[in-house]
Amino acid sequence: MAATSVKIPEFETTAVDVIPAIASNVRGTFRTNKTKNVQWRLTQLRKLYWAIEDYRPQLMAALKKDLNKSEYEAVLTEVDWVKSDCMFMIKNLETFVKDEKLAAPTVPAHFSLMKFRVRKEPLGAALIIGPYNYPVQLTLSPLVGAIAAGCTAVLKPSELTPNCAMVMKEMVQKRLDPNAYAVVNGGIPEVTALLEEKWDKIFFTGSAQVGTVIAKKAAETLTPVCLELGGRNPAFITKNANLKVAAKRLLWGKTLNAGQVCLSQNYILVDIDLVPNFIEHLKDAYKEYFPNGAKASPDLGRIVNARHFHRLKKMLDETKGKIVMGGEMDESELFIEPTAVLLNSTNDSMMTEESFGPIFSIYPVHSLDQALNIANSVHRTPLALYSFGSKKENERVLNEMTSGGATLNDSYFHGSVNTVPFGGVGDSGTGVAHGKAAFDTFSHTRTIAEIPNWADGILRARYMPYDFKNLRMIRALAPKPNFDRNGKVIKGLGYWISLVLGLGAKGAKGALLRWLLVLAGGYFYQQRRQS
Ligand SMILES: NC(=O)c1ccc[n+]([C@@H]2O[C@H](COP(=O)([O-])OP(=O)(O)OC[C@H]3O[C@@H](n4cnc5c(N)ncnc54)[C@H](O)[C@@H]3O)[C@@H](O)[C@H]2O)c1
Ligand SMILES: CC1=C(/C=C/C(C)=C/C=C/C(C)=C/C=C/C=C(C)/C=C/C=C(C)/C=C/C=C(\C)C=O)C(C)(C)CCC1
Repeated sequence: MAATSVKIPEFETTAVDVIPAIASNVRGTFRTNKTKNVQWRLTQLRKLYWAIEDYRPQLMAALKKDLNKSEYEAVLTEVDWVKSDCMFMIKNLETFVKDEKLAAPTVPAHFSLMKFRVRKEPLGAALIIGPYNYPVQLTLSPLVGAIAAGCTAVLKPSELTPNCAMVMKEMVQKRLDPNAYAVVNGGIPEVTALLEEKWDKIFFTGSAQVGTVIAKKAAETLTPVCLELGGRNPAFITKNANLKVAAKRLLWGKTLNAGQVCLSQNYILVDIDLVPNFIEHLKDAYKEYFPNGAKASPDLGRIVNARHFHRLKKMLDETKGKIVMGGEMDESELFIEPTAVLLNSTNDSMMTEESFGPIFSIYPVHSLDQALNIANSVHRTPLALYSFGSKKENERVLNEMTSGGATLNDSYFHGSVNTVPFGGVGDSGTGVAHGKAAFDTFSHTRTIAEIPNWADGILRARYMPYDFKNLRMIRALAPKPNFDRNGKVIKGLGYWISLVLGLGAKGAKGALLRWLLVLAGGYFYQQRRQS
């Protein structure tokens, strides 16, 4: 269906004075306990799946209007992404919700007859606040996690993508249980009103600046938060990289959604001798992606609005570097060409600010040491990093710099698979999303111990009047250290006995297998000698 033939209602903010009632309603519904029923959750997830499928034309049209997102990307990274999230949860939920029995070594051997288990419980009523770049995916994927966990939720989509916000509002209200799930539309005043309410979990995706506002407000009521924030993500290219592959893959990272991807690289640290070659490969990849130029491509999205267009333009205007690829802009279309800037200083707008658009920089380095020093000083805890080098160099990058996630020899593959854990570290975020992690994020891990009546015999030691004989017995059960005060392992008699008995194996099964092999070897040796 053509995007223009789909009718989407005008954006309307939710009246601030009805927000307390909306919040109170979903809190009340949680207290009825109906969302704890796993079949009820599965029904909601199935309804959400079909809602997304049935609202596909509206969602696609809204993504086109809001971000000029191509049909291809709208399907791959938004609509089908969330449907696939639903399917994953529907298939696995009954496994995820099962109580987990606790045994040794978590439960000490002397308590092995007590029943310990971990039960996954819904946290309660959740508030989910979404950003503009993946308005459907990043609002509805957390909802899948919330429903699966048994939470009720209020969604607050980004007001910068008003068409998506309106479609999601209608879709959720019409298709899901309206007492359990609601959508509030608006911006700062509406979020402010929502934050005045008591939530059991706040799931926020957006900038670190707004994330700080959310975390501060949540702290007042000790509300747990999951913050999915941004970062100035580095890429490393060493002499051992395949330059053609690196250029092609990194340029892809800045073309998907016109580079408005939290994970995309901000800057690339390239071995100085490779820079001219790398730029040539970037240009080749550009020609491959956009044979008629980027502006004419039906695949490349646009910048979300004039404010973000000017933010990106300012970064380019202020740089002291040289544009080596791209550089064209057209405000009337909110078009910015994928652009690479060669820097001569790390103190440059193109390095110190998060691009969150199709522009990125290249900085020549003399060594991996220098590259790691720079990256750690630009942003110590980015959301992602990318390393294109030998196995050893890639391992070194992982060891000497942290990040929320990382991909070796590619752009954000670790964030392109919707079932693997995804999240930031430090100021790029806290908490994990995607796949089972989304279920865990909205769940409380509740440990339950069940103690039989007969156990009082064993538990005698805890009751008054205390008897030191019992304390000595309890202390005798405590494991003894096999290390000295300097942290060195003591290779005493016990160590040698277990080494000999285990034939060097750590586990009992391995030891048994090795002994069997030794015995079998001995037997066959003996047989051959006799024959
Ligand atoms: N880690 C991730 O998964 C992820 C994903 C997408 C985007 N991001 C980050 O998000 C940022 C871009 O998205 P954005 O511009 O939509 O983010 P944003 O922080 O401006 O807005 C996110 C949400 O917060 C609300 N908001 C904005 N200002 C507010 C305020 N002062 N008080 C309360 N609420 C407020 C908005 O209405 C919106 O719903 C980038 O920094 C990007 O890296 C991170
Ligand atoms: C098609 C045929 C086959 C199979 C082909 C295969 C397996 C193709 C694989 C394609 C890949 C790897 C696609 C990659 C997609 C990338 C995506 C979806 C990226 C998503 C990024 C997102 C959502 C970013 C999110 C950003 C966030 C969270 C922050 O802002 C064969 C080979 C099986 C048979 C022939 C036909």
